[in-house]
Amino acid sequence: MILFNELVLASHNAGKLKELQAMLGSSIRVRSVGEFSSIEPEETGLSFIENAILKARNAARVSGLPALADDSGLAVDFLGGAPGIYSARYADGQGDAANNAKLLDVLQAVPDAERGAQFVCCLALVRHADDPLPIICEGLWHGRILHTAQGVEGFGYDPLFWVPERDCSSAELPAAEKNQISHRARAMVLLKHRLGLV
Ligand SMILES: O=c1nc[nH]c2c1ncn2[C@H]1C[C@H](O)[C@@H](COP(=O)(O)OP(=O)(O)OP(=O)(O)O)O1
Ligand SMILES: [Mg+2]
Repeated sequence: MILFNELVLASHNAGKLKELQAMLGSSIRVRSVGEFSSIEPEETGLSFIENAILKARNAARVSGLPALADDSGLAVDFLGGAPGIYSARYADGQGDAANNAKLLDVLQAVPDAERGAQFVCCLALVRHADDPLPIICEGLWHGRILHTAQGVEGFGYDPLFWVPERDCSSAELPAAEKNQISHRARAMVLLKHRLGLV
């Protein structure tokens, strides 16, 4: 079991921060890396794991605290797993609306049966910036890409992600419900077990 009572979340994404904070609850005092630095590290890794570790080390370095990073994205079967680790940069850094518009466009003629996709979340926790043994936990969430956006909750690709087990898009799920079944929720359950928090 690892003992600490304060943690920095290594994300600049408001939607993610909200979800991670809600999932961690009050068990640990949570700060955000934005309190320490507004510079976002370049995500130069070739995998979710590498990018999560890179972000966690950066946040630990600027804060002096243990750090938890989340690298996540959407892997679309028809696109061979793209946009994957490039999900946030899919429309060249123009943001969520442009990313979603581009995805709908490239999948325009693709039938439902071939629109399978997974949200992927990789959490990386480092005790300090040079931690030689980061804790890594992953979660997947299977769904399908809709033909048009639906719902206003959540962030990112949520309005395009159909959740078969709930018969709605992930942007139509109340936050509390998404936080129990999402890729991020699954990774967080594993992390809490590793930390002895549950
Ligand atoms: O639950 C989700 N619901 C909808 N979209 C999601 C979700 N989870 C990840 N995503 C999308 C958003 C972004 O396009 C990419 C993450 O990119 P990623 O680099 O990990 O995060 P980011 O740049 O937004 O913030 P940061 O790196 O500071 O944590 O996947
Ligand atoms: Mg990022």
